[in-house]
Amino acid sequence: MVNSALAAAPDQRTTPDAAANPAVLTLSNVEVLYAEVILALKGMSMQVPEGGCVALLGANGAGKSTTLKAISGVIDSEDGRVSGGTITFDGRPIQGHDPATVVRGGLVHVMEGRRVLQHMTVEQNLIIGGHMFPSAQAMRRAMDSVYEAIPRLADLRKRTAGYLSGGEQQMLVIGRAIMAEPKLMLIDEPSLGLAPRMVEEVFSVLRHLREQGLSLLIVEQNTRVALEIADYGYVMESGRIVLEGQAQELRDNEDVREFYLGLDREGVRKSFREVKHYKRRKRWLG
Ligand SMILES: Nc1ncnc2c1ncn2[C@@H]1O[C@H](COP(=O)(O)OP(=O)(O)OP(=O)(O)O)[C@@H](O)[C@H]1O
Repeated sequence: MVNSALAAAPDQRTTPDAAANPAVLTLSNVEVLYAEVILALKGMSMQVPEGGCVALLGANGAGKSTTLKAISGVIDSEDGRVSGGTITFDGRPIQGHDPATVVRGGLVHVMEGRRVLQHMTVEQNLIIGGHMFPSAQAMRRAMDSVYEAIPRLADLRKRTAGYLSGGEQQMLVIGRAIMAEPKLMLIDEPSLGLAPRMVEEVFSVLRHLREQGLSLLIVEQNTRVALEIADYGYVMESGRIVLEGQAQELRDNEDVREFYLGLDREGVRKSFREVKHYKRRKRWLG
């Protein structure tokens, strides 16, 4: 069982909350090559249980975004490819599939950077997300359920997307993604550059979607908020998982607290300089 301990070595790892739901997403020994020379993922294995929320953490350049891109298939457009291992979503292998097929299968990827269509209204942005619906009524129903899940978007529906605040744009890209009625959402750095109040609001939207049954894989630099919403977390370093465990265990883990949360043993926030010094030591990464 995972609950028992944080795993230190790949062969000792277990699945997140194995006693609960089966995995909706499984990565087994996945390798990714960029430009046929840069090995960015070096045997990446992880799972997201159905209806679960998993956080993928790690320093800059660890390979978190690459992992999401490999899963959704957009890696191809960045001169990268999955060169080894398997990615299984909803019981089927999806590695090498094109992004549109993956979305149709029920997996959406909200990329870093809030790519809204700047000159279009909120509603037009949502319509783009719902282009696959067979009828206008079906699309209208999906849009209404987006407005129900994210009421702020309903208030902003006629506004031009480019003039929305960062948090509102983040909610819009989440709304556009759920127009596809996904089973699993991959989301990259939803808190990036947002004021703390907006971060809370965006995460409460994600929490609500989760309660509605959406499975989530969240990449975050903001480890504190990520481990508050997630049940399980993985920590990456240099293209591999180096630590994993229940979110509560990771929150309580001294190394994670110091390395990522910048807190000392008494829970007092350390200075950035001290944390940087600690990062250099990297004692738990051996
Ligand atoms: N298109 C690309 N071509 C070549 N190398 C890339 C490409 N994208 C990423 N890399 C490299 O792959 C490695 C992993 O990068 P990735 O962006 O996945 O890390 P990350 O953990 O998401 O970091 P960040 O938080 O900075 O986005 C890095 O060494 C990076 O330089």
